[in-house]
Amino acid sequence: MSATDQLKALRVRIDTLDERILELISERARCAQEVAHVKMANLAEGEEPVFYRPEREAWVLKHIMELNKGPLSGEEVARLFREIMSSCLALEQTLKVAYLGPEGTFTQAAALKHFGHSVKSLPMAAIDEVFREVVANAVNFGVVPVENSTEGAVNHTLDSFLEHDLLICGEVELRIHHHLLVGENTRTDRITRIYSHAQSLAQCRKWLDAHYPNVERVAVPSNADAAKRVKTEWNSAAIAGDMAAKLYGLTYLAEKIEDRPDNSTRFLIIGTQAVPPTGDDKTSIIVSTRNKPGALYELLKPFHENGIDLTRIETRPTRSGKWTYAFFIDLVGHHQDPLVKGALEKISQEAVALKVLGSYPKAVL
Ligand SMILES: O=C(O)C(=O)C[C@]1(C(=O)O)C=C[C@@H](O)C=C1
Repeated sequence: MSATDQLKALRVRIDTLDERILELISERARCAQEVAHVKMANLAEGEEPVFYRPEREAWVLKHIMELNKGPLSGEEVARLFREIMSSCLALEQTLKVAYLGPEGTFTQAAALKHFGHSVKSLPMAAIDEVFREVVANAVNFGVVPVENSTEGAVNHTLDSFLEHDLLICGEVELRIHHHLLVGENTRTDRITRIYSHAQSLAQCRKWLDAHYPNVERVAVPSNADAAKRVKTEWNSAAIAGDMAAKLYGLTYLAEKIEDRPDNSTRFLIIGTQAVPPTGDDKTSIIVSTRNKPGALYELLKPFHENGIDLTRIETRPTRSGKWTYAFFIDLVGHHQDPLVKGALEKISQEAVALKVLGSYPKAVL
């Protein structure tokens, strides 16, 4: 058989498979519509239906990854199913998700990675604004950065948890690749200024010292903001990610210029919905102690005694009193798990204040 005939035959097979896939996707979508009807028909008086179920979504994605035998990678098939579920959920309800904008930021990329592309994503000018939109019920969820593997905690986010009463409903991790970008009319031999967010400039410090030691580095509110500026400036470049590059049609002068190849940022999904256990969860708490020797040791003891893994601990000064600190702690497990529950009960007896910010499924993708 000639190559042309082979291709023709393979494409006929692909067409037939696509038709079957379409049929199955449509059947799945109709099932999701029925799920919505069942949810609506079984509400107690005054109860609002809960369409978005993060614990179920985490299970579906993990199940698919476990079943997958290739040749596509587990992550690749999970991404496809992420989008299918996103479309199915949109038939039940279009979620509104606020994120730290403007359009093209890594936070928007994180929001779409977590919820898929069938949500309405709304850019906010500041982290506090994302919190306020969720508190005001203007959106269903918010997405904010919380820690970077190179630069550490995002203090604005931690402080916002001290001010607002919101729950954490999920987490997303994103590999962060920074690129040096320019507009089409840029004179690349005449770059006198490089714009980016302060954290991104810090994440590319060594690369900048080696390649552009004498060029002014200008911190702007976001990478997307940097990308927007250089579109029309002939003597400046921006450090930003792929989304911003695409959005503003910029040219790549250098790719992946972050100093650490494993540079990643963790984002949190904030909302008002408590998430049931999945068996593979994390819990975030804020706790403050009395200012006495050994206070932190005493505080952490119940976790050790109950064999609970702590994945992160961050300290922030509280605004309520001089030299009073709040500890942000992430641990493995759900607050309803007996061992976690027991440890938290012991801690709340000792601590000045303890607040469970939420239990949520560990990031699948
Ligand atoms: O299982 C549900 O509760 C659904 O609404 C269905 C479905 C899905 O498409 O699988 C859709 C949205 C939810 O977030 C979780 C799962």
